[in-house]
Amino acid sequence: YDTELFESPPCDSNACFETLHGALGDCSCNVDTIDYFNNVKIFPRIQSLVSKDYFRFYKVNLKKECPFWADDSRCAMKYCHIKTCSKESVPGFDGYEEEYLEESPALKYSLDATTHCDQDSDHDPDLGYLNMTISAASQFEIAKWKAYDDSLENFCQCDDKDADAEFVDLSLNPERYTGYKGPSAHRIWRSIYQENCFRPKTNPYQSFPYVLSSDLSNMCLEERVFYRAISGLHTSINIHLCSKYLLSEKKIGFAAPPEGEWGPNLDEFQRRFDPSQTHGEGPNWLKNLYFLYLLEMRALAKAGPYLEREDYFTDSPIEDEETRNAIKNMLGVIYSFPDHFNESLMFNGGTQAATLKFEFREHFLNISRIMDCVGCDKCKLWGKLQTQGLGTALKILFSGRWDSEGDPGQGKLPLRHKSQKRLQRTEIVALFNAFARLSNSIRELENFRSMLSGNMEQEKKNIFAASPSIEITEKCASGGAKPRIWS
Ligand SMILES: Cc1cc2nc3c(=O)[nH]c(=O)nc-3n(C[C@H](O)[C@H](O)[C@H](O)COP(=O)(O)OP(=O)(O)OC[C@H]3O[C@@H](n4cnc5c(N)ncnc54)[C@H](O)[C@@H]3O)c2cc1C
Repeated sequence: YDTELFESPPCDSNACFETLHGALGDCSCNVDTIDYFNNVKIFPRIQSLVSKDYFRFYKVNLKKECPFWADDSRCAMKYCHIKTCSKESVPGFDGYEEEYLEESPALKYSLDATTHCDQDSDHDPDLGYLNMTISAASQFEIAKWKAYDDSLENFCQCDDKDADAEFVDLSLNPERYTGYKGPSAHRIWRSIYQENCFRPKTNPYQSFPYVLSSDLSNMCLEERVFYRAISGLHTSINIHLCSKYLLSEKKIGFAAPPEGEWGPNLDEFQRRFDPSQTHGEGPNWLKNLYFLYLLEMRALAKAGPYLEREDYFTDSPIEDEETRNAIKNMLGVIYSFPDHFNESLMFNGGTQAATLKFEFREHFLNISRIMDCVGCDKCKLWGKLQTQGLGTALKILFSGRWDSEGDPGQGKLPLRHKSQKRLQRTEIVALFNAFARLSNSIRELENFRSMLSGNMEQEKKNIFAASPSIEITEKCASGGAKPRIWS
C-alpha cells in the first residue's frame, strides 16, 4: 500500500471546512462555539417556533415595481412560483387588522371621544371645543415629517400596508433551488456589492464588483460589518439552494413527492464554497454566515424583554400561549450565550460616526429596494423576508431606541415597564424567520461536513478494495475530472 495515502487524503474535498474553525473576526466569538450552540440548542427551538401560526404567515408585496431598472427577466421554472393565501385563511386576521387601528393614535382618540364624551353631563361641549382642524397642506407636510421620522430608524422598507401586499404561508413555499441564475441574478448580487457596499479605499479591482476578503483590513469596522452581513446572507441563500436541490423531476417511487425529489447536492455545494473553485474565498463566505448569525442573535437578545411581552395574537388562546412560552424559552437560551456581538463598539466618534451611520442605513434601505428587482417570486419572497429580518435586527442594534432597555444579553436585568409598541408584526415575523434561516444553514453545513467525511472514508475503503493500481477521480479539488493514479 501507499502509506502516504493515509497521511494526506486522496482528495482535499474537506477544504471548505478545514479553515472553518477558530476566531470569527470582528468579535470575540469563534465558529466552533456557534456550531455547538446552534445545532444543539437553538436549531430545534427556532424551527419549531417558526412553524407556529404567528410566524407562518408573512404579509408582503411581491408586485412592487423594480425602482432601478426594467424588470426584464422572469424565472420560467414552476419552482419559482409562490402560493399566496386569502386574508380569511390567516388565523387571527381580524386581530391583525385591529392592531393597525390601535397603532393609529388619531383614530383611537376620535373613537374614544365619540363613545365617552356624549354621555358626560358635567362637560359643556361648546366651551370645551377643541379645534382639530388641520389644513390639507399641513396634513401633507406632517405626513412627510412622520415618514422622515420613521425612516430615521428604519433600515428597510416595510410594504405590508401596501394595497398589493398579500399573505403568504411560508410553510407552503420553502426556500430551495429554483433555477434562478444567470444575468438577472448576477445583476442583483453585483448591484448589492458594487453599488451598496462600502468599497475599500484602495480597491485595485475597479472592474471587479465583489470585495475580496484580503481587502477587508482596508475597511473600518462598520464597513466590514456591513459587507460581512450581506455576504452572510448570500451564503445562507446559496446553502439553502444546495441543501434543497432538485435532484430529480421524475416521480421515482410510491413514496416520492410528486413535484420531484429534493435533497442535498454536494457537488453544487463544493462548486460554491470550495477554496479551489472560489479563489480561496469560499471558507470566508461561510464564516460570514456565522458572523451574520451572531449579529441577528444579538438583536434578539437586545430586544428580548420587549419580545417577551408581545401577545403573538392569532385568535387561538392555546396556540398563542404556546408561542409566548416558546419565545421565552428560546430567548432564555439566547441570553445564556457567552459571547454576544458587541455593537457598542460601532459608530463611536462624533459627527463622522453619525455620517457613517446615516450612510449605513441608506445603503441598507437601497438593498431592501433592490429586492423588488429579483426576477423569481420565490427568491424575491425569501430575499425580502430575510432583508427585512436583517433590517429589523439593525434597527434594534443601531437606532438607539433599544439601548435603554434592560439588556440580558449584556448581563443587565430586563426592565419590566409597560412598553410602547415598537415593532410591527411583519418585522417580528421577519426577524425570527430570518434568524431561523441562518440557524438552518449552519445546521445544513453539519450535513455537508459529514457527507464529505463519509465520501473520504468511502474513497479510502475503495482504495483498499482495489488492487494493484486504481484510478481516482479528483473532482473535489480541481473542479474537473482529473484522474490520479495510485499504485
Ligand atoms: C435575493 C436573491 C435570492 C435568491 N434566492 C434563490 C433561491 O431561493 N433559490 C435559488 O435556486 N436561487 C436563488 N437565487 C440565485 C442564487 O443566489 C445565485 O445567484 C444563482 O444560483 C447563480 O449562482 P452563481 O454560482 O452564478 O453565483 P452567485 O451566487 O450568483 O454569486 C455571484 C458572485 O458573487 C460572489 N459570491 C458568491 N457567494 C458569495 C458570498 N457569500 N459572499 C460574497 N461574494 C459571494 C462570487 O464571486 C460569485 O461569482 C437568489 C438570488 C438573489 C439575488
